[in-house]
Amino acid sequence: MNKPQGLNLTREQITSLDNELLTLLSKRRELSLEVARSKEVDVRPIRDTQREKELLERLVQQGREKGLDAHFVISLYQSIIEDSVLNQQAFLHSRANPDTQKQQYTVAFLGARGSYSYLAATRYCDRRQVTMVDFGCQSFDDIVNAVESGHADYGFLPIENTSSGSINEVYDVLQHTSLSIVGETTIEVGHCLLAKPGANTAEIRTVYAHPQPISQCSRYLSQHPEFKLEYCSSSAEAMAKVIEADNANVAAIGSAEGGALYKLTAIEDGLANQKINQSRFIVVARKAVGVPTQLPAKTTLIMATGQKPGALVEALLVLKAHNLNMSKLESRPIPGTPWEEMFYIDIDGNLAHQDVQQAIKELERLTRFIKVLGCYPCESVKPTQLSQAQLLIEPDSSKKTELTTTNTNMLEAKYSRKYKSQDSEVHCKHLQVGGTHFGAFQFVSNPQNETELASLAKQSKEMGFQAIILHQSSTFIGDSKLKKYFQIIEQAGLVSVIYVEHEADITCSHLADMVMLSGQNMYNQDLLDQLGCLNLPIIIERNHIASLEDWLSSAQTVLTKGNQQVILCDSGIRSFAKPDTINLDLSSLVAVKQTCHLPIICNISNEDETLGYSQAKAAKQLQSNGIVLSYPNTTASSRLLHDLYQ
Ligand SMILES: O=C(O)C(=O)C[C@]1(C(=O)O)C=C[C@@H](O)C=C1
Repeated sequence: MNKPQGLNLTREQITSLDNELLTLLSKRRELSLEVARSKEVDVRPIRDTQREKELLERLVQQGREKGLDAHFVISLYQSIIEDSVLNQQAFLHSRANPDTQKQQYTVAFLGARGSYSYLAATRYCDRRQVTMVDFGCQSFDDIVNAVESGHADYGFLPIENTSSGSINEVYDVLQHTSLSIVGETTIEVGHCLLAKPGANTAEIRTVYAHPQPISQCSRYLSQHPEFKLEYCSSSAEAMAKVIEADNANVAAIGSAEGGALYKLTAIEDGLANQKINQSRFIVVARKAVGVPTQLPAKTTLIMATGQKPGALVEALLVLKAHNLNMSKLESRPIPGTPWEEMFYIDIDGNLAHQDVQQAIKELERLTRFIKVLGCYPCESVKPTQLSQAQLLIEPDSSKKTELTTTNTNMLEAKYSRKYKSQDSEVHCKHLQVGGTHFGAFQFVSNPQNETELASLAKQSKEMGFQAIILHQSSTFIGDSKLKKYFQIIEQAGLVSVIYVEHEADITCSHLADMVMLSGQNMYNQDLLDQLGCLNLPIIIERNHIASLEDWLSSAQTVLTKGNQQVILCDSGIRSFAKPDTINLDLSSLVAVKQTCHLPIICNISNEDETLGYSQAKAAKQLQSNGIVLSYPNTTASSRLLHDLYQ
């Protein structure tokens, strides 16, 4: 074998080639802008998927002749085309709004340099080739105030994350602002463990992080019980805390890019539960913008429907009638008016178009309040794909038959609608949950004695509850007393549910009619396996920092073991700005109802009363299958149950 040339020489050649590649990519970008200029004149849509398909097909063919793998070529060009489309969009958007154009923008964002909001803002400004002047803020309110008062031109607000869902506090801020949404941008959120140079994971004892990254990295963090978690107001603050610490036993969760600004090293990466972890930010400004018709646009509305049943559905049917796709729906309570909700709706459509305007006019007639928050270019570029035939991949007939017969079924998640399209129902005595059935559960913690339990069971029955979830460990009161407690619940005509908070509690599951696995135990594989072997309905509570995927994966474990009587229970997730606040995750509810056939109930016992009750009503409108309330809020609970059963 010939001796290879020296490593340094080969590396120099690679460096020189990379340089040429970059020059070519930059030239391609310029040509893409030239295309945008002619599309502006001809008024043609930016996106031409037919052209993209032809281009990909040709490149796959040419790549193959040069020994390059088809999938590599496709993924490379999908990125190049995404960049090209977003650049063209940014260019045409600024051309259509010349009065908003400046060389330099003051941008308000959460935290300081290095926070994810800072990274999103810099990327947005870079694409528009404008200089960004930082205006770091302590809270979402401060961001909005900075723009409203004219201290900043733009504000960046994180609105949702692929792992942890919607950011409720931002929706609340939008309810009162006079600002308009003028743009959106999505960034990859690659969480790393950032520490001082030379530190290693084994030495780390304290981890500083914002509540969102903590929620998005819950799986990694659960493998490190030795970490003491300290909440911070932004990832930038977390990094600053590490720098300020006088020892090397501290780390922060943040991006490698942000960490580099603080001279911190990423000692571990890929911490997020999900491989694809992205955050979407909205951009707010004092003046609304117009979106040229060649660009895909999104229009965001907020509205309050009437109190009558089915009002939300009636409003959504207007969108359907105008063939408008609703890409997002959120609900938040209206401060000062308990029991009422404000709905946030993203529509794929341009406010300048007739169908959107007509739909808004019709909605005005059906709603008590409606406001357009903004119309802005949609920045998600769906990658163009090639078919098998276009990829020129010979189908392997033997493998294909196998896949289409048994394997696809085996691979389909058992909780998914692809596996079972109809809603599952769980029946236990007179309690029915799922499909069109709605169940009401009373959560009772550590009753003082049998008399107290008997009285509150009687009261719960009269109020309309069908079941009591008893949070009382046998370890403290003994098996026979616990047995007596369940008998009391049964005598009151209620279904009894044992709340499994400690592993030992499961040994008493035979005493109750149903079992509820606490969110704290949602990741406990042993317990999930045991529950999967029981012939009792199981309620799986979502951990406050668990992703939707983790929650469904716990349900999958129980279903796979054989137990098909599974109910999901959302007990809320940790709030973005206030880590102590737990809120129902309504966007997950919509997602679960769409993709999963299992019943889902909502537990609002952890929430502030007004907020919780208003969210419970929204959850019912979004087809949740039951509610968990906690004793002793009797008056408010009675009123809510009455409203929910209407
Ligand atoms: O050819 C065009 O029309 C372009 O806008 C260029 C380009 C590209 O970058 O190759 C970008 C977007 C279109 O969807 C198709 C192709």
